Amino acid sequence: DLIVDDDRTSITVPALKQAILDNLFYVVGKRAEVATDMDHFMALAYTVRDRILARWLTTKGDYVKHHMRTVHYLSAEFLMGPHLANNILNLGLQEAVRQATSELDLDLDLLIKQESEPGLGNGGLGRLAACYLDSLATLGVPAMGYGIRYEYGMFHQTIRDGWQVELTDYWLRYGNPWEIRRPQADVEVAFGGHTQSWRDPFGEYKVQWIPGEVVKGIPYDTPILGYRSGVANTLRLWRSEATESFYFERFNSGDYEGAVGAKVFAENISKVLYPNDEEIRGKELRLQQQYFFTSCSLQDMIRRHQNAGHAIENFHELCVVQLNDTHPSIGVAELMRLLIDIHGLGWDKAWEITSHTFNYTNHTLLPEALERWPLPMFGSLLPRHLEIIYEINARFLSALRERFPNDEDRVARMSLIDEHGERYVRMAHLACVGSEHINGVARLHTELLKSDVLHDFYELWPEKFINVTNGVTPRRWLAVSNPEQTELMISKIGQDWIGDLDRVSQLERYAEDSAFRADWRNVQYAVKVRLTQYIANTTGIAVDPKSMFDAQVKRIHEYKRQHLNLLYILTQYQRLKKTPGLEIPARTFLFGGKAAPGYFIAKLIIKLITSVAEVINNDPEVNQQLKVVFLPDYNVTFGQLVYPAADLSEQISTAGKEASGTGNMKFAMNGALTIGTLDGANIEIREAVGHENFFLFGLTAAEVAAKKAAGYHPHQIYESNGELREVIDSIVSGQFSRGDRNLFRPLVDGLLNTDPYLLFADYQSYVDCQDQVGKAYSDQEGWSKMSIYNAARMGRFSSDRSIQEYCRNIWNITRFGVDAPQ
Ligand SMILES: CCc1ccc([C@H](C)CC(=O)N[C@@H]2O[C@H](CO)[C@@H](O)[C@H](O)[C@H]2O)cc1
Repeated sequence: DLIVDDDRTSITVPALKQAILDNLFYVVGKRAEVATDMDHFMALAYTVRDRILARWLTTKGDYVKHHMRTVHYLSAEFLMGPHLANNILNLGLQEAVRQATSELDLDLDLLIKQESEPGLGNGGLGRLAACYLDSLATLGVPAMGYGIRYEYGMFHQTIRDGWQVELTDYWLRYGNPWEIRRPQADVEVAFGGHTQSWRDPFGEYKVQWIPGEVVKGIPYDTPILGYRSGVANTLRLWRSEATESFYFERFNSGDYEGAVGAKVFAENISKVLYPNDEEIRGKELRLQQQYFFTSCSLQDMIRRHQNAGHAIENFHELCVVQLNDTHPSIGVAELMRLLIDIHGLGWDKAWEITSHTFNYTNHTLLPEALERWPLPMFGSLLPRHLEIIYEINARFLSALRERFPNDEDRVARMSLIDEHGERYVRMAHLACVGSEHINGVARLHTELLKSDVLHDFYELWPEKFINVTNGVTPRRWLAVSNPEQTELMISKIGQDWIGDLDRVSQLERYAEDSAFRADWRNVQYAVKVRLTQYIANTTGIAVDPKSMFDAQVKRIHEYKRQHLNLLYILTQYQRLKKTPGLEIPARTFLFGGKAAPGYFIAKLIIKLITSVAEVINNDPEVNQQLKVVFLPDYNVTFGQLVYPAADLSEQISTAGKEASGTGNMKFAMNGALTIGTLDGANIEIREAVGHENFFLFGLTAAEVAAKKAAGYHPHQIYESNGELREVIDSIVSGQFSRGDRNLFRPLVDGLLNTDPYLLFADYQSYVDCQDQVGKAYSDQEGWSKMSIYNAARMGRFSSDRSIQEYCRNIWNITRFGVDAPQ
């Protein structure tokens, strides 16, 4: 085995201290006297990485040696967050590292803050991929994450004059200690050009793709260490580079652009993450990105399969792929191309392998988020793939016509090609036809996929559909983010729950223990004080940690209804203005979230939040009872501060719109109570924690559909509900916009005329429910009891449970937990 006990792997405090100093000197190249906090962070990061390497290389070796069936998670986004604290926890070195750093007069928390987080994702989908990598390694499942190493990640958000402003995220500015560049494992990816076909001497139909451009994919590997499992899997992220970074002959002929054109074209591909969440923008570069990383990954998988001595014919027996939404679904056509054009298999064999390799997870019901590529663009960028998709479609539709004769409407609905307008390739259909399993991410969501968005495919292949409700890793979202609550829990029920969250149920019996409830409140208060300081430092706003922290942090989107939350805040404001000294528990409303740069209404919602905050926070008549804070640049690091500190979690999307949600799980695990609709995973959280420990309001998904079908007239509700009318009128009165009556007009007109997300229909139910929340909070003993029940009953929402379900029901991976050294 590779485990050696030397100065680069020893975990004793003296060895760690020496290693930090050695790495500072030999790797960072700095003397301690002149080293900055960033230098010390780097030295510590390399010290921690050293202690991961042996596990990493051992794991790799074992997977090959034992011919382990391996899952490959293909995702355009991995929202990993900062690695240092998480790796220290998973190595079981929290005490030792804290000791070593303090003996070197280093402040560990300050060093942890130096790490710029790899923001290689937009939101839910990207963060779920990161949680799943942690659980795969913790459970010892042979797995690899494949994605794109964007040079610029998710933009940084700053607020100027109340408006969101996007700033470039140059996360690699100081370098990334956790990755290893693997130039020898590069692959080539082709684009454009044309195809030519012929019959070989045996009459076989052969096709060759003559590409227009070829770029190189260089992999960067990051170890993903499991929690105390001794297993470290790999996250392989691809960077695009030019095959030839400089064409001298073009330069000599004066074609300077041409000389570097290829370099620019190539490097542009992995340059920047598209900051759109739930809305396609149909840009060609986005399709280039998707094809680039998918082709790199599949070529790499085949190469590793063959290098391990396996035949291409049994590729699907040892390799399984999970498509994280449709973003990598071009992979279905790409694997067919590789198997047929490169490895010489016949169509049927290639299809048998392909259709048993892929599985597809859908993460959204929003029609505007379902990817479809204009055929002309698709055909010019990927001419060979379009041919293959036509062939897949022809065979699929003829099988369909056999199964459902004389039903050309169904054929048109299910075809991979949308024949309308300039014609489109429907990526979700390609994913469904080419996958063995199709899953939604929460029970209601999967039911709606079966009954609505993918109903035709469900009718054809009911056996392919299965639900796997999302989960989140309790390592980062509890043990790392909330050490106070973690310590209290460990003092009562030990620490096994960190690796097996079902064990938190042992906490239930303490809910009835008033002494424990007092400890629980003290912990909550300490965590809130930490966030209070962060808020003061970043916004200058003073909030009261004794007030109720009511938090809504997630991407800004109309279906998530941040503006419904605002309608309640304005209702309370008006009530307090009318009745000064009204008895309501002081509440601090916390908002966080980025808007896609091109999403005007979402940006206007941010402006309304900051404008309302401005007025309320500076109104002495109310600002002891009401405070509103918009915290800029919501990301993983910030999430780790807010999820533990919240008392109330806002999960108020229009029922039937939020596929699952994962923030809802992070809040409840940390003892926050939820106010929410019967949407996504809220339904399952409410079942788990008990209806009495959940604040429910609003229409169900079925009621939403019925109301829309019956004709919905939001204006009538505006006229019939006095409080609502006053609130809406105040928004266009200029009261929150320095007299400008038009600023928020687009938002208000949308609500008065169409209100597509039924804010008015849910307004009264929401306001009444929020009033109940206020009453409940004034009974602190009762609140603590409910909070403990929430934390104690969230075992099921660990990403470990989700991954075990994927292994059992989708990936057919039964052998895991290799006998890696503990
Ligand atoms: C093409 C642009 C684009 C980019 C990202 C997406 C993602 C699918 C959006 C997303 O993150 N969806 C969220 O996925 C989470 C993980 O499953 C769910 O918990 C959220 O409910 C869902 O909104 C759609 C479209």
